Order: sequence, then structure tokens, then C-alpha cells
Amino acid sequence: MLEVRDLSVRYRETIALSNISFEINRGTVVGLIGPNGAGKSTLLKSMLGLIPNQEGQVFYNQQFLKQQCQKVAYLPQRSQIDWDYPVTVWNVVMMARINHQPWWRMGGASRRSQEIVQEALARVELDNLRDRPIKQLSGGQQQRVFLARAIAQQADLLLLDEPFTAIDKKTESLMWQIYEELKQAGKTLLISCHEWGETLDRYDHLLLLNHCLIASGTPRQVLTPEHIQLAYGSPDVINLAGRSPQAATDAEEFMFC
Ligand SMILES: Nc1ncnc2c1ncn2[C@@H]1O[C@H](COP(=O)(O)OP(=O)(O)OP(=O)(O)O)[C@@H](O)[C@H]1O
Repeated sequence: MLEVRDLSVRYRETIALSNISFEINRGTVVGLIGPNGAGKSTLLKSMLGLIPNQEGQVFYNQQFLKQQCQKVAYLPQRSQIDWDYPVTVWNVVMMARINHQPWWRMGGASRRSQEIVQEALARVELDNLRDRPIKQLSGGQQQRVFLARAIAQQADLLLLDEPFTAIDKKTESLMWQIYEELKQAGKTLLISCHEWGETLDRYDHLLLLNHCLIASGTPRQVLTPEHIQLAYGSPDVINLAGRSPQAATDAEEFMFC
């Protein structure tokens, strides 16, 4: 139901993505992995049409995804968010409801939207901080605010760019519980991540990227020494359970497939 077909993206002379094609079924949690600079963020942004001049197409239920952006919740990498912007936790999450408001209610949120925002904040255990400016939150709390926004949007497809950055194990566990609930509700999640080791077994499907798509399948199918060698330049990364693959060979040095 989500289909990426022959997607290529270039930033001037840099080829970020080359002929990426894959399909993702409804109700799956998909991990997008690969070394630094492999093109993970570029893939998520280009799927949404946030990066121009791309080749290829992205379909969602046989229609262009770009024309259905209201069905997609996007969590950008935390470095792309202006955390100093003077906005409260409540108002960040309420932004998710803009497309759900009828035009005559643009001056104020409906009771239903307020309930949904309240529920989303409770689910990420932040309802006690609803009036706090986001710059006064910890890194893990900030990540949870944006997860609450994604929940409140009630989107079918969630594109999450490194949501596990700056969070502790307890928050990571909470986030995985929420991902499982979303999956059970038929949502599809595509998550760019840098974790390694057993955590990757939690994904239903992995996409291993290094400018091109090196492997796509279950964690067992994808995490072979051959694929890891192709992606990271060293098969040793597969033995670094629990450690970041960022210590491995820089993707910039690696040839396109
Ligand atoms: N705005 C830009 N202009 C030029 N080149 C860019 C731009 N953004 C990304 N790139 C390049 O495109 C490639 C892919 O970058 P991207 O950020 O998508 O990788 P990534 O896999 O998300 O990396 P990381 O894991 O470090 O976040 C890299 O070579 C990067 O230097």
C-alpha cells in the first residue's frame, strides 16, 4: 500500500539516493538503517515532496503520496527543529489538528480536538507539562511531544526520523509500546534509526540503505555479513551489538551499488 518506485535524489553534484524501490504493507513497523550520510533523512523528506527535483514516484494506496499529506505524520530529526521557538507543549501537539478543523473554527480548537490532544499527551506521559514552553523540556520529553503530535494527527502513515535520539531506556520502552499500539490499529511506521543489536529485531521489516537500497526484508534477511559489508564497509559492525554503527566506515567513502 506504500510503494516507492525508482526514487533518485540529487543535491547539486551529490547523489543522495539512487533508484530506490520498495513496498511496505499496512500495519507494519519498518526500520530504515544505514550509515551516516546514507540518505535516510533524504528518503523520508523526498517521499513527502519536501525536497524538489527528485526522480521517481511514491504511491500510497495507488495514489501519489504527495497529494495525501494529511494522511502522513512526519517527525523531523531533532536537529531540524527550532527548540527555542516560543510555543508550549499543548500548542505543538494541537498543530496536528489544523487539518481536522473546519474553516469556521480556525479561531479555536473544537472540543473533540482538545480531547484528542489531551489523550495524546497522556499517552506519552506529558499531560503534567502541557503549559511548559518546549525549550524548557529535556531531550527525551521533547521527543515525546513530537510523538504526541504524530498520535494526535491520527495519520495512517508515520515517518519518524531518528525518534530515539536523546532518550533513555524507559522512554524508548514507552515509545515501542506506542508503536505496537499504532501498528495494531493498522498504522504503518517507517522509522529511521541508529540503534543496533537486538533492538533491530523489533522491526517487522528493515530497509538497509547506503544511497541505494542494499537490502529489504525481515531483520534476519537483511542483517547478513554480506549486506553489512556492503553498507558499512566492514562486516564487524554486525558484532557490535548494542553499539552504534556510526563508528564504522564513513558512508561517504563508499561506492554506490
Ligand atoms: N541540503 C543538502 N545539500 C547538499 N547535500 C546534502 C543536503 N542534505 C544532505 N546532503 C547530503 O546527502 C547525503 C544524504 O544525507 P542524509 O542527511 O539524507 O543522510 P542520513 O542517512 O540521514 O545521515 P545521518 O544518519 O547522519 O542523519 C549526504 O551525503 C549529505 O551530505
